[in-house]
Amino acid sequence: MNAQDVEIRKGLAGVVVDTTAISKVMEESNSLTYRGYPVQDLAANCCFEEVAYLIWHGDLPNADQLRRFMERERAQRELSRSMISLLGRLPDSCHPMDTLRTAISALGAEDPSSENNDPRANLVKALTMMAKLPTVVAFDYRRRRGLDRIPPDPALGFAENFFHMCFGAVPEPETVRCFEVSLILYAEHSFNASTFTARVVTSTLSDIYSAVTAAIGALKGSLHGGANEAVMHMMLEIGDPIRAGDWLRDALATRRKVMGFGHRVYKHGDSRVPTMKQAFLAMAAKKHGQKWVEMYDALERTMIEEKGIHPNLDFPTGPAYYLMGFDIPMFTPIFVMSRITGWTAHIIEQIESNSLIRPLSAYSGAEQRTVPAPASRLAG
Ligand SMILES: CC(=O)SCCNC(=O)CCNC(=O)[C@H](O)C(C)(C)COP(=O)(O)OP(=O)(O)OC[C@H]1O[C@@H](n2cnc3c(N)ncnc32)[C@H](O)[C@@H]1OP(=O)(O)O
Ligand SMILES: O=C([O-])CC(=O)C(=O)O
Repeated sequence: MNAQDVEIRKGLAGVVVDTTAISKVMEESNSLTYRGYPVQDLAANCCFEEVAYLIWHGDLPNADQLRRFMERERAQRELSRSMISLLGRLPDSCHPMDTLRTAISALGAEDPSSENNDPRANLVKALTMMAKLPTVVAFDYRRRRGLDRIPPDPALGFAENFFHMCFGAVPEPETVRCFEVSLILYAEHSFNASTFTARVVTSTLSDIYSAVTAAIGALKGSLHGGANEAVMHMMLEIGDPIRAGDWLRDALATRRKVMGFGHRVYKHGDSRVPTMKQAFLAMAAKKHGQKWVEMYDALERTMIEEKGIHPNLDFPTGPAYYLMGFDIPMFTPIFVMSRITGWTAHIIEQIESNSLIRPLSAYSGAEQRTVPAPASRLAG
């Protein structure tokens, strides 16, 4: 098949490749549901653990189901000694996303049932990964700062425990709430690039750890999850909200990509941004973060005026995580702590109705030709 004979949909834009029952992204109404529930309602009424349960099991848990789910999550948080030793030997120059990628790969190597793709076995592994990822991120953060590891506290919920393991303290409720809202909003988003990567790996009948390892690699890039870090680097480069409008116009004039804006599916605003912005504003008011709020508003206003392009979820999470006190290279790893739920739900869904994912390509290279004889090919 030659390039001139077919319509190419670069980046698979607009191509529907399969069905999913996990989430529905509705571009026409700027809305998003997980298993039928509007994401803003989940963010207002649930903790992250309830949303993880929903994504995996299809329904919100009752009190007993939630209690047992939380007990299992809390019991799985600790890392093996060999894992701590392995991660502790990684060079400081590697990005924390490399640490996570290595950790999940090593977790797969440690698990004798890694090849068992039964849905119940994979749900156990998914919960294990969800429980251990924050421990890895916090350990990596403290190690890079020369600080001792703080073990997980089984008395604390998922969000609070992460702050405890990073900073040795749990902050005020607005901050924990803002963090929890970000986890709920990041959890799942249909066939985004990293989830699709996980489904491609799964479609070959590979194992869940291999699929998640690959998904981490896909999320790391700045056109996808890496944008939340890039947003904060951009805001620090701008420095002062007064400069934001001119900075943005200059960036557009030189065709620079403005991080945290635009989306492959949403062309009139990301369904999750209003909820995240509200949580960011509530926390910023407590943390004297007015400068970042003003810069946020100036960039948003100018980008809509100049290009009609709206912020995506990585735009409010960047300054929100910064105000929470996290180092910038931890922002995308935090995204992983949440998206592990969506990825693994898709891996299980893919296995249940599998077909090898293998699209076609149209050839655009040299015309067919004859291999020259060695004497003429290698002469001179
Ligand atoms: C959680 C997430 O992963 S959300 C996405 C996070 N990524 C980012 O924030 C990175 C910045 N954004 C982008 O690069 C893009 O908007 C993407 C990759 C997210 C979506 O890209 P696409 O759907 O391929 O949109 P596409 O690149 O075709 O954009 C259409 C037009 O808008 C422009 N555009 C889109 N986003 C931006 C942006 N952030 N800054 C400047 N221009 C932009 C494009 O340059 C293009 O202009 P042109 O027609 O003059 O060439
Ligand atoms: O859907 C996408 O392409 C990217 C995104 O917003 C996400 O993964 O949350």
